[in-house]
Amino acid sequence: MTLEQLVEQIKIKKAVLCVGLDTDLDKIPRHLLEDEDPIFAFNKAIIDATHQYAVAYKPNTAFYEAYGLKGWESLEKTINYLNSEYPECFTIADAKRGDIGNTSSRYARAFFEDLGFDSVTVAPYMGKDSVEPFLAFAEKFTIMLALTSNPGAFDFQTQKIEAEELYKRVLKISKTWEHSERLMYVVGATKAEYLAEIRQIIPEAFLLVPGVGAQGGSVDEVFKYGATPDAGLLINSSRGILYASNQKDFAEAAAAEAQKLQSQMAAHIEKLG
Ligand SMILES: O=c1ccn([C@@H]2O[C@H](COP(=O)(O)O)[C@@H](O)[C@H]2O)c(=O)[nH]1
Repeated sequence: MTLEQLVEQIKIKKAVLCVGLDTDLDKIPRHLLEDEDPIFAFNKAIIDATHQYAVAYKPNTAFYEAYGLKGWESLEKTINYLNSEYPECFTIADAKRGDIGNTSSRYARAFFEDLGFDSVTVAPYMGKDSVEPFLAFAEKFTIMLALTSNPGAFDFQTQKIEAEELYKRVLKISKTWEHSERLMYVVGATKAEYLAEIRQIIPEAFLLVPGVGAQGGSVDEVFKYGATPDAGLLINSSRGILYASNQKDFAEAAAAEAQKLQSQMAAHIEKLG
């Protein structure tokens, strides 16, 4: 998917909602456990129920890797379902990869070529050569961790090196890399007050913003400090949508939560531009 197509979808759906597919067999409705592939059955129902309110889906690979080969098959079925039934939705493999260049190139192939995701999350800690192999893919996006939503973000990311916070260095230096137009960044919704400064450094880049819902971040604050004229945001909620109900009405309950977020987003999107 191109950036222009993503921006178009945001306008059509009046939403920047990303539904996080953190599918946990301990939390899904019990009746689905009788299905041959409960994870895929759950994901399919959630996607069918929420796609009109969402522009993106983000399976976090940990929730699939935890179930071994079967989990990886469920991930593959999920991305294939999204790509065939809802190609207008942007897809994110939340895998937080990154290694020496030779190894990163295999990760990039796995997520972009084999699985067919539009984007993958990458940790910047190993530097330019660990990210470059992801950036080499045209019409694919590399979403680099900048300022994450968890409390541990303050351990390293906000520490200063020569009077500048590490996450700001990550933003400034990565902007100079070849194909930096294929970069997006993760900034937690729980750190919305940092967004105004972040926008001074990267005024146009798309941000993946997890941390609304279960982690308590605010959609209004994220828009206030982080929106660009095109919105420039993908705001993720996983548990708040997926586990709105653990009964047979789980998909309807998920849709209601997604719709609530979408209407909050629509009010902001109408004022942009
Ligand atoms: O800074 C980050 C980076 C990634 N995440 C991931 O997003 C979802 C959030 O799930 P919720 O249930 O909506 O809290 C999850 O997959 C995280 O691993 C993040 O939260 N913060």
